Amino acid sequence: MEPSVTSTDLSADVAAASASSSAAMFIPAPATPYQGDIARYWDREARPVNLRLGDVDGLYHHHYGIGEVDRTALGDADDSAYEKKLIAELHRLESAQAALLLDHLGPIGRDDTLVDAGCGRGGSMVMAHQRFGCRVEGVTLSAKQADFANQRARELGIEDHVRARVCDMLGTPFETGRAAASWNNESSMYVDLEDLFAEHSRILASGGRYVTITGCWNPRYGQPSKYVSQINAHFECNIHSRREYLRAMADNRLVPQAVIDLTPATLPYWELRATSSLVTGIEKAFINSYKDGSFQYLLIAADRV
Ligand SMILES: C[S@@+](CC[C@H](N)C(=O)[O-])C[C@H]1O[C@@H](n2cnc3c(N)ncnc32)[C@H](O)[C@@H]1O
Ligand SMILES: CC(C)=CCC/C(C)=C/COP(=O)(O)OP(=O)(O)O
Ligand SMILES: [Mg+2]
Repeated sequence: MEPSVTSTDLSADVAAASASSSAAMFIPAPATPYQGDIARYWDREARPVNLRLGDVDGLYHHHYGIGEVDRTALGDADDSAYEKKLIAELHRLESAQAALLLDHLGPIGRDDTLVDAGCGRGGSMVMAHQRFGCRVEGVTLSAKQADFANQRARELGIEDHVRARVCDMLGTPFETGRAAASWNNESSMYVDLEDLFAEHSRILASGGRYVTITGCWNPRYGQPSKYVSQINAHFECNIHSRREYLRAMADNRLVPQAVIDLTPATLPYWELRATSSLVTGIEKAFINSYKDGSFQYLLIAADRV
C-alpha cells in the first residue's frame, strides 16, 4: 500500500498537492467534523464479512445483496466446505446488486466518464469499467479505501481508467456537464440529499443518468422505526425517507425513470447472512425493518433533464 499524506492546514494542503503523484495522495481536510468521523470509520473498517467476500474474486463491495439463494451451489450444511460456499454465495448476491445498478446506467460508450459517489473499496467501479470499457472516477472520504481501490486497479492493469480519490461527494473536482452517468451505491445516507443531487445534477451531462441503490425509511410507516434508528447508530449514518429522495431529485432536475422496490429481492441475502459465521449483529434490524414495512431497499434511476 502506498503512503498517504494527511494535511490539516492550507499551506500543507498546497505542498501536498504539488507533491501529489502516484506515490503520495493529497488528502483534503474534512469539510465537517461529521465527515471526519465517517472518514475515520471507513479507514478503520476491516470486517471479515467484507474482506472475505471480496477475496472470492477481488471485487470488494460495501453494499448488500439481491436475488434468490442458489441452494444447489450451497450444498449440504454439514459439508466442511459449506462455509466457503456460503461466503461465495453472499458475494455473488452482492455482485448481482452492483450489476443491477449498472443495468440502469443506460448506453455507455468507451469514451464516457462515470462517477461513483462514495466508492468504498471500488468493486462497483471495476465492474463498470469491465462492462463498458469507460473511465470511472470514484470519491470516498477514506484514504484507506481510496488507496485500496487504486491498488486493486493497478493489480488489474486498469489504473488509467479507474481511479479513486479522497474527496467530498458534495463538492467534487469534476467538470460541469461532462459525466455520462453517476451513482450512489449505499452511500447517500451520509449526506444531505439536496446538496447531493445538486452536485450530481451539476456534473451530469444533459440527458445523463443518475442511479442510486439505497435503504430508506418508508413514509407509510410514519416515522423512522426503532430498527432504522439501530441501523443509523450502527453505521453512524442518517437514513432518509423515500419521500425525501423523490423531492430532492425533483428539486434538482433529476426525473425518476424507474423506482424499484428491491426489499423482497434483498431479504434472501439477509436471511442467509444471518446463518453465517460472519454475522456482525445488524442482521436482525435489517430483517425486522424490511418485514414490518418501516424500511425499504430501493433502486431509483433518474434522467438529468
Ligand atoms: C457503505 S459504503 C459504500 C461503498 C460503495 N458504494 C460500495 O457499494 O461498495 C459508503 C461510502 O460512502 C462514502 N462517503 C460517505 N460520505 C461521503 C462524502 N461526503 N463524500 C464522499 N464519500 C462519502 C464512504 O467513504 C464510503 O466509501
Ligand atoms: C442500506 C443501508 C442503510 C446501508 C448503510 C450503508 C452501509 C454501511 C452499507 C454496507 O456497508 P458494509 O458492506 O461495509 O456493511 P457490512 O459490514 O454490514 O456488510
Ligand atoms: Mg458488507
